[in-house]
Amino acid sequence: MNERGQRRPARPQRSRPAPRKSGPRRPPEIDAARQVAFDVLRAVREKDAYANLMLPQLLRERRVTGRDAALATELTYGAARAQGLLDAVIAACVDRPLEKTDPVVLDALRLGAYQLLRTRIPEHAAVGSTVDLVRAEAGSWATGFANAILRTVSTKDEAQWLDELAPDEEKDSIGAYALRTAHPRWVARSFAEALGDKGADLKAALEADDERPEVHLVARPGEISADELAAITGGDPAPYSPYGVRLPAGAGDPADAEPVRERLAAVQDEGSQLCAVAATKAPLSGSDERWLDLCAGPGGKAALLGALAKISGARVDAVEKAPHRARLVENATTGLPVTVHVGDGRESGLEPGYDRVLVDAPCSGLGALRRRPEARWRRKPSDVADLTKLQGELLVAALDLVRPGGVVAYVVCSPHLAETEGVVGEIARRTKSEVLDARGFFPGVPQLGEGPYVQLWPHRHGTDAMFCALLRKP
Ligand SMILES: C[S@@+](CC[C@H](N)C(=O)[O-])C[C@H]1O[C@@H](n2cnc3c(N)ncnc32)[C@H](O)[C@@H]1O
Repeated sequence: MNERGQRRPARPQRSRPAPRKSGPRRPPEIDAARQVAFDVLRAVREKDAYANLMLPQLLRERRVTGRDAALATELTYGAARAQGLLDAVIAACVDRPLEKTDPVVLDALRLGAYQLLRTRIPEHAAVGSTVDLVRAEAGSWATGFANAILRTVSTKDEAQWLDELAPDEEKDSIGAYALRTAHPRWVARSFAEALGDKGADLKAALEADDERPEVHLVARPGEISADELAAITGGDPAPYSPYGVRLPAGAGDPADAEPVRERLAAVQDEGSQLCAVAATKAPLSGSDERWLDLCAGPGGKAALLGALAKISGARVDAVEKAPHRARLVENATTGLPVTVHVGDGRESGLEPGYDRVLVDAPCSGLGALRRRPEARWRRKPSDVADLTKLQGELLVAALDLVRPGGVVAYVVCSPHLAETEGVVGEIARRTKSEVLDARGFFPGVPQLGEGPYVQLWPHRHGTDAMFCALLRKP
């Protein structure tokens, strides 16, 4: 019995019985939307697939469209994003550790629990369709177990489960907000450290991070204005970026918008636009013609830098280590004064003396978790240590390549202090570089704190949580 006096369903045996040899067996009919959602969740777990790449591909291949496609999207992204919360609820309904549950059954249970807790799908449909999935994917041996778990899940709504399972907000606000917004505790803690707050600000940050992001477009400077792009796409000019447009929710696939197809515009978070623009704005004395993007793939910032360089008469070198991503940079910068180099930014072999260098370093991506539903559960705290070493080495290489008096912009899409202030503080000290107050190069952007660094946030700025530091070489 559990603490609520309900009998907990027994765990299903992991060794599956041999399939029946005789008798007709009618396969359960699984609707296309749930089958797609299940297949994506399984591939995410088994093959490290990216849900946001695999889902559109499966929908296309299986010709799932309209309301079915919308349901598949809601279930896939919703269940992937809420995995930790769903697991906590499922674990409270099973009498053994969750790790001992057959992973295929667990994938289906997450999908079922998501429907019960976070959608208006009727209980009988959520439970029945999940049990059918379990029968088809794992075997009849697990259907009784799945049915019993989901019946127990359905005895409470999400708020009641959270009241039961979440830590007391007074005693452990990080744990409480982490569970309530379906974030791993270590991620919530890293947000709290960056915000310097464990209360209302942290709660707002995590809540905003759990919402589906708006789509932002960048209007290519010199080709189309943000106002024109907004008028064509039905979006609004972005509040801070002079080139940004924010599209309304449900505006359809932005890749289909005519200006995007004609390469006058591209999809790019407003925070990324602001950081790329800031890299071009810090004042220089002397020449301002040679720019470098040291980590360029897939080329979003390189394209914006290239368009601005074309206007000002500068040229951009763009370095990318992964050949397939370097090809994406080539593609994104066609027609712009950008030369792409495949290589390691730490030993690029390029001639030093750049006026400006952008280091948009590989990072944990904790600032863009909204965009990749499963990412928050895939990332591990140990990833950060490996990344900070690489980030520091790339920043040192950038400072070697920039001329005295030139500017290096260090950007990461993460608010984790080790990847942001930790890397910059140490390298600036070691190289005796001047840390500029970056806030002055984000005009009109509110709530930038005390500087000298800029940390953007979804709950404050509606952007990804991008970090930007500007260093001047002595
Ligand atoms: C955050 S992404 C850059 C995003 C890009 N600036 C944009 O706006 O589209 C980091 C990139 O650095 C690349 N990278 C990783 N290690 C690298 C290295 N040692 N030298 C150069 N590029 C590297 C990754 O392949 C990845 O494409």
